[in-house]
Amino acid sequence: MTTQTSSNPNATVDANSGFCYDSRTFHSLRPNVPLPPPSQPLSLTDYALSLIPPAAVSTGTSALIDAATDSRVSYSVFLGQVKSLTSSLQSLTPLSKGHVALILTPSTLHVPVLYFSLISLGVTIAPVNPLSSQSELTHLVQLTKPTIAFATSTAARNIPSLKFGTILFDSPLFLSMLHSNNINTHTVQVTQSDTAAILFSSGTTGRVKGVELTHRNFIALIGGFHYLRNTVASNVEEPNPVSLFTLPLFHVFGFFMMVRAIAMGETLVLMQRFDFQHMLKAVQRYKITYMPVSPPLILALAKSELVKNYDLSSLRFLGSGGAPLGKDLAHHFKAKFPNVDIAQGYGLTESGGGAARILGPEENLRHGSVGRLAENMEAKIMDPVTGEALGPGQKGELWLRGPTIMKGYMGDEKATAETLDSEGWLKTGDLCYFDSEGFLYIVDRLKELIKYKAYQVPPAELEHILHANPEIADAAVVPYPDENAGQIPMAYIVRKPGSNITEDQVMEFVAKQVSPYKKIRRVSFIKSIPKSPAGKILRRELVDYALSSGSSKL
Ligand SMILES: CC(C)(COP(=O)(O)OP(=O)(O)OC[C@H]1O[C@@H](n2cnc3c(N)ncnc32)[C@H](O)[C@@H]1OP(=O)(O)O)[C@@H](O)C(=O)NCCC(=O)NCCSC(=O)/C=C/c1ccc(O)cc1
Repeated sequence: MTTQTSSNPNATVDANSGFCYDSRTFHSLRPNVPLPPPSQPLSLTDYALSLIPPAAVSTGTSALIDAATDSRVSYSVFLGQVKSLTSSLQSLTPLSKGHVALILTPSTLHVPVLYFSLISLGVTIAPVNPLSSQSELTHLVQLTKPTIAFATSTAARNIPSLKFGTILFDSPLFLSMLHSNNINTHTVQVTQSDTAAILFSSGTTGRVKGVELTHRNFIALIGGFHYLRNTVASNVEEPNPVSLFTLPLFHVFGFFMMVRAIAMGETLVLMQRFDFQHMLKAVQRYKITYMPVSPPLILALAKSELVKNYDLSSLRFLGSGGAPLGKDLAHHFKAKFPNVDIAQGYGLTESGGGAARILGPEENLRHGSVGRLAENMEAKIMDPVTGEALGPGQKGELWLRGPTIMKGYMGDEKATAETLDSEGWLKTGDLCYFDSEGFLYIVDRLKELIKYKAYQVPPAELEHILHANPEIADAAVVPYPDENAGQIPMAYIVRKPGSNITEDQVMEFVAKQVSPYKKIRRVSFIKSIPKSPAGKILRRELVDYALSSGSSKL
């Protein structure tokens, strides 16, 4: 069956797959979601908070719970804290629209309040992993040029000096800003195309980059979730969803799921540091109904005997993203937890979060697919060799276009131009196909990226560090498969003549300079690194070599 598209009366779209044979583009099969006009001045904060159902405020529903301390913040207190902090930031700091604020903290109750307050003032938030090393932070500061930082005392030690200094979360100043009685906020006109957040990703190649995401990007994303929840069958059928966030709030997945949950008036339980048993305890204690997770957590649940010791019967739904979820693991999990549905989603930092997702119980049966193209999105499947746009059932690189796609990489026109073309298509670096019913499947990764526990590890960054070691002549870092973590970073090292550097010394050298998830966890020595005539490392060859653990052909 084909239908006519509204934009071009002559173009035909296959209503089952969403594929338009004329433009060779896949269209979303979701209903069109009405969004505020792009020219309307509107911040993500004002939009998200305007969606909170009044009942969440009037019934005293908890917005946030800290699983470690059992401290709770109701919706009315949360909204009061956002107002108070916004007003205090205006009166007590020199912050104004367009400034960038670096944020380093584990997930405490203050984090969502700070994000919403800064964003409402037109200040761009740049949340980073609080375990970042000094050199990682120096690089992130160079990328984002923050004027101020908000940090825990431990994380603050590594922050270079900034124009307006660092405000500590545990300082009397910050606490007084949250609970001020003197609220006097001047309205700031935020344009939807302003940058709301800089989140970090290495993209398809090279070192970490700052991804500029606008208010509009997140308004479109959250607007989509809100509209579809009220119009299409929902995965979360509970009247009062309670979610547990083991995901960090400084990456796109945790960030947008947090904003989404607040906008829906749901209860979020936060964990400052992941611990499997504490997580099980929290599910039991707070009657958690759903959790956004990455596949390593699903594996831990599927394998663990400890789950028998806890009442997990409230759990209905896991939203899986961040890394590929194997079909076997999904089946294994389902056999053990028949009442818990897993729905996969797919997105990148560069797509502001979800670009495809499973929606509703029927789609849930499609194990292996990451769902259908999100509302208001378009996609192309491009043959990596011929550059031709392909149709349903054919594999190629996924390109995405739509209102959630990033503005670009901050201060990096070259990387932006390589990733976003002049028509707004984002080249994902993922090898994918759509089936005849518009379900998307991720087949492989074309980009140079290692996913350790669903965290991005850019090989180029680790190679840069290894090259600085005086005993190393050359190095290449590749993904090595690992059951629990998905992949671990493995280094191939060419020693300098006369060097006897050991595997442990290589691992220790890198570990001192990076966040824990980026550590090299396997080392092999080699005579030379295989490269293309243009000097590009032949990573696939090295991975194959590692897997065959063959004798020294290289
Ligand atoms: C629950 C996990 C799976 C496992 O937890 P863990 O094993 O305790 O590991 P951690 O991640 O907490 O910590 C990593 C390492 O740091 C260590 N660490 C920890 N905190 C400390 C400490 N305070 N001191 C010192 N060492 C420490 C920790 O011990 C560990 O070391 P190791 O045991 O050697 O692996 C956790 O890794 C996790 O949640 N990972 C998900 C990461 C994540 O959010 N990824 C998403 C990135 S964004 C993205 O890809 C987009 C996705 C998307 C998806 C769907 C959509 O629709 C749209 C978009």
